[in-house]
This record gives sequence, C-alpha cells and structure tokens, in this order.
Amino acid sequence: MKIKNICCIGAGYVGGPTMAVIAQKCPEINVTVVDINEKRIEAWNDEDVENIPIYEPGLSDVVSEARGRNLFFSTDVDAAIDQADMIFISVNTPTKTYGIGKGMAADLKYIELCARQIARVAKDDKIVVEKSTLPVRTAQALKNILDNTGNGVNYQILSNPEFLAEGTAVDDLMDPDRVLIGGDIDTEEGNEAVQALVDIYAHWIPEDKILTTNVWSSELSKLTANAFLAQRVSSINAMSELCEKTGADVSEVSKAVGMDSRIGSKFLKSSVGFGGSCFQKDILNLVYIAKSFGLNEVADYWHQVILMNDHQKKRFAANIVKTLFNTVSGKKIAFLGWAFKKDTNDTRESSAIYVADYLLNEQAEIVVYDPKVKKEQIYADLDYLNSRSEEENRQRVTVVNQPYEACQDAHAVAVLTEWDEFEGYDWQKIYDNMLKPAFLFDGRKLLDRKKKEEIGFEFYAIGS
Ligand SMILES: NC(=O)C1=CN([C@@H]2O[C@H](COP(=O)(O)OP(=O)(O)OC[C@H]3O[C@@H](n4cnc5c(N)ncnc54)[C@H](O)[C@@H]3O)[C@@H](O)[C@H]2O)C=CC1
Ligand SMILES: O=C(O)[C@H]1O[C@H](OP(=O)(O)OP(=O)(O)OC[C@H]2O[C@@H](n3ccc(=O)[nH]c3=O)[C@H](O)[C@@H]2O)[C@H](O)[C@@H](O)[C@@H]1O
Repeated sequence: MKIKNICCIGAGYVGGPTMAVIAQKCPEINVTVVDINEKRIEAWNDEDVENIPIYEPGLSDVVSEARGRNLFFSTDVDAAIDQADMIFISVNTPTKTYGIGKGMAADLKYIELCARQIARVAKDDKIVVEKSTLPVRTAQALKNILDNTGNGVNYQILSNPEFLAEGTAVDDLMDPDRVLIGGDIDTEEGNEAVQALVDIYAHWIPEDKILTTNVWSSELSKLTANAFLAQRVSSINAMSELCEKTGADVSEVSKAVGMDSRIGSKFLKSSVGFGGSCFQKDILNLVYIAKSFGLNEVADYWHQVILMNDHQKKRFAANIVKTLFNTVSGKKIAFLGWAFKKDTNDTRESSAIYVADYLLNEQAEIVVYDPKVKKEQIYADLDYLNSRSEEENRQRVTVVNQPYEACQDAHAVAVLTEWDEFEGYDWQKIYDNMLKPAFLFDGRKLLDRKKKEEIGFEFYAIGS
C-alpha cells in the first residue's frame, strides 16, 4: 500500500516538526497538518519562516523547503481527513484537571474528539496513527469509537510514539535512535498498515532502526521510556543534595558513575528539577494506570520520581531565601532563563515557574530574562497557578529583553535554564551592578564556580 496523502491533527511541538521532516524526506507524499487553533496555523503559514510558532534549531529550513510544495498547514480539519490515506493524531494529552483521575490520569477528550471527527468524515478506509503519548490500550478505545460511529469503512490503528526531545527535535527526527511502530501484526491488514508506515520512515531511516511490535507494547514503551529518563534525573538530583552535605561534587559523581557502560553517561545532569510538558504527566499517567490495576507498589515506585522532582525545585527556592538572611521580602531576584531547557521557547512545567511562585510567596520582586520566551507567556504561566491576582503577578514580576538590565541592582541572580549564552556574559559587569553581597545561584551547574568566586560572588550551585 502506497501512502499519497497524510493528515496530521495537531500542529504543536510534535505534529509540526514531525510532519515537516516527513514532508521534506518524502516529496511524493502530500502532508497536511491541521489544527483548530487558527493563530497557530496562521503562524505556521507566516511568509517569514522565522515566525513559525515553534522555535527549534534547524526547523525553519526544513519548513521553508517543504512548505507549499507538499507540506500544508490548515484549519480545515474535515477536508484533510477526507483526503488522507493515513491520519496521525498528534493532539495534546494533558493531565486531567477534573473528575475521576484528576491530577493523575491523561485527559483523552481531545483524542476522542479526533476519533469522532474522523469517524464522521471518513468515506474510505484509513490508517489512523497514534502519535500522541497515550495510556496503554487507548487504541482499543479509538477502534471502538471509529467502528461504532463511522460510515462502515475499515480502520487500522497504529501506535507510533514520538521520542524527540525539544531543542533537538530536528536532529532527533533526522537521526532517531529508533522508530517504534505498533500494529495489529497478527493480521494481514494490520501488517500491511504497519508496512505502509515503515515505508515512509524508510525514506531516511535504516530499517534496522525501525522496530515493529504489537500495539500495546508500543503504547507502553513510550510511557516506560519517559519514566526511565525522568527517573535518571531524579536519581542524580537525589544525590545532588547528598553531595551538598558531604563535599562531593555531583558533576564528578555523574561522570564517575556514567563511565560505567552499564549505566551510561547521558541524562545524568543534576538540575533544579526536570520540566517540560511530558515527564510529569506521563509518569502520573503511569502511576494511575498501575493503581487502576491494583499495582500499588509499582505506582508508589514511579510516583517517587515526581516527589523527588518537586523536592528539588522547592529546596532550590528555599535555599535562596535561607541564604539571603532568611528573607527575600522586597528583594530583587534576577532570573536568567524561564524555558524548561535550553534551545526551546517552551515553558510548560518549567522549574522556573515553581521557583518564582515560591519566591513570590516570600514577597520577592522578580526580574526575568530569557532569550526566547515572550513576556505574555511568563505571565500566563504564573497566572495559571492561581497563587495570586494577575495584577499582582504583573506588579511583582518584570520581564526584560536584556540580561544586564535583569541583573542591575539585584540582590541575587538565579540561573534557571542552561542557555549557552549565560556563561559568556560579562560577569564582572553583572557583579559590579548588583547589590552586595552579590549572590549567584546556579540551578543548572552551568557556570564556572572558581571564576565567579574570584570576581566576588557568593556562589551556590546545585550539587556542590
Ligand atoms: N512536546 C514534546 O516534546 C513531545 C510530546 N509528545 C506527545 O505528543 C502529543 C502532543 O504534544 P505537543 O505537540 O507538545 O502538544 P501541543 O499542545 O503543542 O499541540 C497539540 C495541538 O493539538 C491541537 N488540537 C487539540 N485538539 C484538536 C482537535 N480536536 N482538532 C485539531 N487540533 C486539535 C491543539 O490546538 C494544539 O495546537 C502529546 O500527547 C505529548 O505527550 C511526545 C513526544 C515529545
Ligand atoms: O515525550 C516527550 O515529551 C519527550 O520528553 C523528553 O524530552 P523533553 O521533555 O523535550 O526534553 P528533555 O531533554 O528530556 O528534558 C526534560 C527535562 O529534564 C531536564 N534534564 C534532562 C537531562 C538531564 O540530565 N538533566 C535534566 O535536568 C531538562 O532540563 C528538562 O527540564 C524526552 O527526552 C523525549 O525522548 C520525549 O519524546
């Protein structure tokens, strides 16, 4: 089966970059990415490709090559579904904020809406691909909706979870460690559908990196991968606290431990806590699933990864208060970085938000500089917590476009994101313009302690 038309529902951090790369690598396939968010689609179609809604190194080049040729962005969801042979569902699957499973389970309402829309519109057979991260056995629910509310056409459901990380999305898509495709491999039709998707990826990915499994293994592997990755960060962060008490240095410990080939060196960087839209939501989802099967020990085991992460954010903020003579009331604290990691403008679940909230509760004044995050986003993140009025957030938090302005007259500077440019600043100038003693808190182990102490900073870094 040769796929000619692809539709992707959801033009977000996954749908946009993933489909741009598929379109670039498969010029004979038409790829239409649709979304109900008109502003987002408008931005994807902006004449100036630098204005696309997602900042990812290398993405604008890929989009400019394919857009208008075989890559299209549209709000006409029905038309794209109608024309497609293969439909990717790449909508958001946030943690539920209401009802049963509130605060734990994945909210599948957007997925269900997609399924119902596909069922209503489709007039010929379709392959439906789960790209979103979903609880294990969601494919069954999708199939149920499609078969029972559809127009009698046949559906094959595939699971094709995405493993890209933000900030390196294009590289990850071009050269992934593996591509995972789950399908109904016990039937001929299921195998054909799997092969159709394998053929797409095989345009640029060696076949030995394309792994096919049954649907449930594929769905569960995605949650497992994120849980393992987050667990490594929580594990090293747990050791960072012990390092601070004992004179060990967490960077040296990570290096020593990571050189063991059974452990490996990646994902052992201690930080102010992991953020991002997925780790927390996916682990909570895993915990919820385990609990729903009565597997309480399994649930508690994974839940600890989140508890450790919450502790890490909180203790970083608490340490700022303690170090500044037990009060930050009325004191100016400069934040360098707001994004959840470098090279992205995404702030979802960023540790900076929670550190700021903690310090605002202690009556601090905060000034933020981030190279890519917009002012409105920072206020929206704080407002979302509902900790204080929107007006107060705007009074107490200032967002500036210049790092030196952020640090001017500050009592303390805190590094919340590991943007490369931060280490290259003129730190003597920053020091000279701060109040003394000038405190510097490095939540990312980014800055050179010796140099900063030579300048005169009172320097604190996670894990040493
Ligand atoms: N952000 C990431 O780095 C990764 C995310 N994932 C998973 O991919 C999925 C999507 O994540 P993101 O792209 O980050 O989310 P996102 O929030 O950036 O994008 C989702 C888009 O879907 C649209 N949408 C929702 N319902 C719709 C509907 N019924 N019709 C049309 N459009 C609709 C929204 O308007 C939004 O623009 C999630 O399940 C996430 O867990 C997986 C790997 C990486
Ligand atoms: O499902 C998802 O959404 C994605 O989640 C993560 O990707 P992402 O959240 O974009 O970024 P990561 O590089 O994993 O970083 C997550 C957080 O952990 C932190 N981190 C990461 C690595 C590390 O060693 N230490 C550390 O504190 C980062 O600063 C960041 O806040 C996974 O790495 C992807 O494989 C997955 O596809």
